[in-house]
Amino acid sequence: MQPIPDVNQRIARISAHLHPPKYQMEESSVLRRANCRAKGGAPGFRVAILGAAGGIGQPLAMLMKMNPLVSVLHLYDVVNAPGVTADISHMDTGAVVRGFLGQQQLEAALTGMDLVIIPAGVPRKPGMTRDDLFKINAGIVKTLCEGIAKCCPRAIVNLISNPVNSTVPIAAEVFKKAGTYDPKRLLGVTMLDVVRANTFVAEVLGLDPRDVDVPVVGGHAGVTILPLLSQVKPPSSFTQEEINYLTDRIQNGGTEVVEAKAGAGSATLSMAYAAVKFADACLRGLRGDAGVVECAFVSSQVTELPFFATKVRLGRNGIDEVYSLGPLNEYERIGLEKAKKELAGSIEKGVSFIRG
Ligand SMILES: NC(=O)C1=CN([C@@H]2O[C@H](COP(=O)(O)OP(=O)(O)OC[C@H]3O[C@@H](n4cnc5c(N)ncnc54)[C@H](O)[C@@H]3O)[C@@H](O)[C@H]2O)C=CC1
Ligand SMILES: O=C([O-])CC(=O)C(=O)O
Repeated sequence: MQPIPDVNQRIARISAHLHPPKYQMEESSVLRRANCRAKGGAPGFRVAILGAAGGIGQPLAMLMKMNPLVSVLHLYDVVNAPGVTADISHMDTGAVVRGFLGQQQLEAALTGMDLVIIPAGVPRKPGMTRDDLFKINAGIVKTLCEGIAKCCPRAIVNLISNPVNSTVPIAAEVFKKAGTYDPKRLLGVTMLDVVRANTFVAEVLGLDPRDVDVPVVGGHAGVTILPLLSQVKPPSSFTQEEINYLTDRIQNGGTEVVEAKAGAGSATLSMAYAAVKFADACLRGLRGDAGVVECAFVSSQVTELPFFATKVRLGRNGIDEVYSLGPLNEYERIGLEKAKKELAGSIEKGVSFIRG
């Protein structure tokens, strides 16, 4: 039987809209309607991932698509964004997914966003420090933050790209230059250090890691990663041997993964997990939930340094409160001095990259 011509035309029209040419990712009116229906009117936040096609970006995009607090998910990268977007967009969860490829689409990717997560940049190979990534990643973070200042200056920024100890000061300087800097809205992601610390401490204590809470302060590289084992919850005591083992393993967790991957990159899956845990905390804060507390590398007056990682309370405007360090034992006080010395140089390096 011949199909009714009228219906055929409609199918052809819809099909052209639903299957746009490969790299044309603009939204057609049909897709827009479909997107609105997919949302079901559910309230939620608009989240962009910059570097969404990378080792961290892909699983991070997948996990954010599963987050019920997200209504719109923008995936931006300089390569492969269309493929990742097509793939993730077929997941039958609430968030509407849109892809953006290349710098000419950066502004569209950022406009209207509540939260921007940045895992863009090169990862380490064995034998490298995080600081060795500065040369390439500093410029990437600068460009992306200029876009944020222009298109979504009120967005919360979760900065993952290494070296975090320098990229956060870079972001702050870019925002200051643009006149949009709000220290409450810029957070360096150190959640993976906490995730690792919880895991390794739980192993030693014979507990479920979900029941363990280890504050990790300072920064995100080597000796700047300072686990406060004296403040572990539930309250626990450790032998000196256990303290040495745990501190060393937490400080070198990133290197452990870099070496195991043997040239194929650094932590991606555990990082995506940690990034989603942290982003979810930021979104719950934005929603107005009470008592949302996580560690992050932020603008701080806890020490004499302008940036430092401690526990922070997250709220409707980003950071509501930066917590002090609490009582430290002698071992931790020595660790703190070492951490501050290295951090000071890394922060200065980031600031001078922008100020010149
Ligand atoms: N804060 C933390 O705890 C952690 C940070 N990292 C850091 O995260 C970063 C990303 O790591 P991976 O995902 O493993 O690397 P990757 O190389 O797999 O992915 C990076 C992605 O960034 C994209 N990219 C490069 N330049 C860009 C630009 N100008 N704009 C947008 N996207 C751009 C690349 O195309 C790529 O898709 C690295 O700097 C790594 O050191 C990694 C693990 C933990
Ligand atoms: O070690 C790296 O280069 C990646 C990273 O920051 C981590 O895994 O903590």
